[in-house]
Order: sequence, then C-alpha cells, then structure tokens
Amino acid sequence: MSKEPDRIFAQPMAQVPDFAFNEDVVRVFPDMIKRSVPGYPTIVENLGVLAAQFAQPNSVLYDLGASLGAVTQALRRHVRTDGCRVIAVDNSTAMVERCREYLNGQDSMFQELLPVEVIEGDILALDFKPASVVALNFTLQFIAPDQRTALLSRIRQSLLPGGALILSEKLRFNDAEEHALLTDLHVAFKRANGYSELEIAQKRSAIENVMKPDSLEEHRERLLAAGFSKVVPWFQCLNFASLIALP
Ligand SMILES: C[S@@+](CC[C@H](N)C(=O)[O-])C[C@H]1O[C@@H](n2cnc3c(N)ncnc32)[C@H](O)[C@@H]1O
Ligand SMILES: O=C(O)C(=O)C[C@]1(C(=O)O)C=C[C@@H](O)C=C1
Repeated sequence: MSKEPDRIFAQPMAQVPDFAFNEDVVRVFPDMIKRSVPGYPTIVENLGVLAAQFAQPNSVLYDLGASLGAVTQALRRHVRTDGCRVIAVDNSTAMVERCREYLNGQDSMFQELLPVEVIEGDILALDFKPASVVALNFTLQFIAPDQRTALLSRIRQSLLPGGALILSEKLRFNDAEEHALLTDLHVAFKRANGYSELEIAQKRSAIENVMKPDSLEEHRERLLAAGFSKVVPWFQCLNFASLIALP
C-alpha cells in the first residue's frame, strides 16, 4: 500500500473544488482515511471477523465502494467458509486500477486466498448475485440521498438467510449540542493526526457537497423500510459508526 502522506489540502486554494476519488486522492488514500476516520483500522479488521460469522458456503461477499480493497483484504484474512468469493466494486477508475494491482500482488504471494473479482462500475446499476455478506464501508454517504433506500432494498433482496449487511458511516446528530460536540472532537482527532486548520477547513468545504451523512435514527428507519429485520450498531468512535443489518 502507498505510504504517501496526504497533503492535498495543505496549500491555500483560491476556490476549493468538490472532493473526488481521483488520481491525487488515490495516491494518498490509505493515509487520508486513517487520519480522518476515527476507528478506521478497528472497523476494517473487525469487519473481517464479523463477516466470518455471516459468510455462507458457496456465496458472494460484496465490498461496495471498495476503494483500494482494504475491506476485501480483511475478508480474505478472516473468512474461511467453503466456496466463498469476493466481488469488489468501485466507480473510480483510479481506485480500481490501484486496487487490482494490490490484490494481484497478494494473489501471487499467497495461495488459498478467497478469489476476488474487482469490477469498475456504479453500485446503483449492479446486478446483485445471492450474497451472504455485503460491506458498505463509508460508501453510502456518497450516494445521492434519494437513491439510498432503493439500493438498500436491492441489497436486502440479494441477502441469503444467515447473511448480513455491514454499514459504516459518518453520522450527524439530531441533537444540536451532541452534533456540535462530536464535530469538534472529530476536528481535534484530525488536528492530533497532524492536519492543520487550513487542511481541515478546505477538506470540509470540498466534501460538503458530495458527502451527506445521516443520523443513526435515519439509518435505522431506512434499513427497516428496505426490508431488514434488525439493526445492531456494533461500533462507534466519535461521529463515525458501523451497523449490522440482518435480513
Ligand atoms: C470513503 S471511500 C470507501 C472506503 C473503503 N470502503 C475502505 O474501507 O477503505 C468511498 C468509495 O466509494 C466509491 N463510490 C462512490 N459512489 C460510488 C458508486 N455509485 N458506485 C461505486 N463506487 C462508488 C468511491 O469511488 C470511493 O472509492
Ligand atoms: O469527514 C471527514 O472529514 C472525512 O474525511 C471523512 C471521509 C469519509 O468518511 O469517507 C471522507 C472522505 C475521505 O474519503 C476520507 C474520509
């Protein structure tokens, strides 16, 4: 994985462009996400542990919005169920190219890894196969809000009995005081990870038009409306959380 540090927003910009998963972001992405999302390494590793409990024989495990395949790699480390394969999907050409390089490197070093197919495409247009695990790790927040229920319904319909959706997201909070406190603490987290005030401010304006977080209550209601029977939060660090949704 690239070790290049994220300095994308370090210099003053006359106008901050909307955030995009382009070549520049791909180069620094492992550093960016680790320094921006509290609990990210814990979420990714344990997503593999959780997935191993839900994986059903001869089924597909989806990594939707896979970026560089961190979740796919955690699935490969933990899932031992017979006949499982991973389908990783992302619509950023730059991400998919680099993801394929990393995973091919693993394939050539280790035998007995779960087979992985990396698809460049829009998860909104995906023809879902019967799946036991679907991971949406910080991806749903980038989908247009009016498309989210339909996507979750299609995921629900593809899920096999005993399977699960694992959904990780940045949260907003309906209580203004709680929202302000956790937002301030997230800024403190970024500062502690070496981001300057300028970097934090410019990143915020870059993502505000493209990333629309929901509250935990909105997630729960939408998942139930999409046909899931149970929603169980299993992790929260500041304003970032991960949920298990059962079919
Ligand atoms: C924050 S990143 C996900 C991080 C990754 N899952 C991980 O755990 O390292 C969001 C990813 O979703 C992808 N994405 C956003 N909208 C998408 C869509 N409609 N179809 C496929 N991928 C999408 C972006 O290209 C980006 O790589
Ligand atoms: O909230 C922020 O400031 C973030 O940087 C969050 C977030 C995310 O949650 O995906 C946004 C974009 C980058 O991909 C990495 C992290």
